[in-house]
Amino acid sequence: MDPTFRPIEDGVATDLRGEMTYAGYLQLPTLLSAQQPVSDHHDEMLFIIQHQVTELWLKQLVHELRSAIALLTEDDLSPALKRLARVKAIQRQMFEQWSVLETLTPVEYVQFRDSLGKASGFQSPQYRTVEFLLGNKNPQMIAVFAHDPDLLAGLQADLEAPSLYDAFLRYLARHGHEVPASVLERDLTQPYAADAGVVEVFRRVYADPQAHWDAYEMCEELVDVEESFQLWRFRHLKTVERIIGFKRGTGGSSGVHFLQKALELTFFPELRDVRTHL
Ligand code: HEM
Ligand SMILES: N[C@@H](CC(=O)c1ccccc1NC=O)C(=O)O
Repeated sequence: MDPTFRPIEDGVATDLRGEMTYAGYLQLPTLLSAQQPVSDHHDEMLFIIQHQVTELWLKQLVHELRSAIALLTEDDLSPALKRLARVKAIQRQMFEQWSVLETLTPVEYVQFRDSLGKASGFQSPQYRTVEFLLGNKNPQMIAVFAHDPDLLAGLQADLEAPSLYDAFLRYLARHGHEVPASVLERDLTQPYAADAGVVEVFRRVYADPQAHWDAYEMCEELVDVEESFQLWRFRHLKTVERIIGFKRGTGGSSGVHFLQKALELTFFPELRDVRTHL
């Protein structure tokens, strides 16, 4: 075969009138017309694409996490684990993607930063949804959505609903583990508070994995998801630091210092604490 030419094959469909096509199925005209720079700076396109790719992956994360919560609620643990395996693979894409935006230098970014106004990733509804679904509940975080009643209502609903962690703790309670009632009946809109009784539940699971393989497997899956989430936060922080240093954020926060505090958060505190007791 000629190494510089591949002929089309006879069977290749070329008359696509009235047929489902690649561009039609994927709604490419819509997708590819959504990049509208507000400045005329060359590098703003990268900034937009990086955010949009992240938002697409966040959409898939929301889809998988909602499903994982529903499956756990129905005691269907194996498919829930499968969902989380996919969540982890997506998270890897998301945190490795930072290397692309890191090619944006501070000199380039300052040239269009002012055009962004008060816009900030802090106002990403899907990011906040993922945080709530994983269990980082904080009612203060929805204030920035007050301008959009539909968004606000959606986030309020996720704030009030059981997170993945709540769903897992309820699953454990239904399967004979002594999860304290105070944990099962907690106010779901408030930050989760670590509980010694839950540490003890996990201590027993980890003391005999064979006897509690379902719970053991889910625990380790959650630890993986948490670690991947922290890697995303950390790489965001380092990207921000190298691009804007210690400037305040467009969203009004102190910037890097504010992002640093998120690295101290944990979704599943007892899964961290149990390790000290093994
Ligand atoms: C030049 C690149 C970037 C810079 C300088 C930057 C800077 C910042 C800063 C300073 C904050 C704190 C809030 C504020 O006051 O604005 C923030 C928050 C945030 N950014 Fe970025 N960011 C960048 C890229 C991205 C990208 C690509 C995403 C992906 C969607 C993203 C998502 C977020 C999210 C979700 C938050 C909220 C984090 C939290 O609540 O802990 N950022 N960013
Ligand atoms: N907070 C960033 C601006 C920023 O990164 C941003 C602006 C508009 C839309 C998304 C953004 N991404 C993440 O915060 C800054 O302070 O420069």
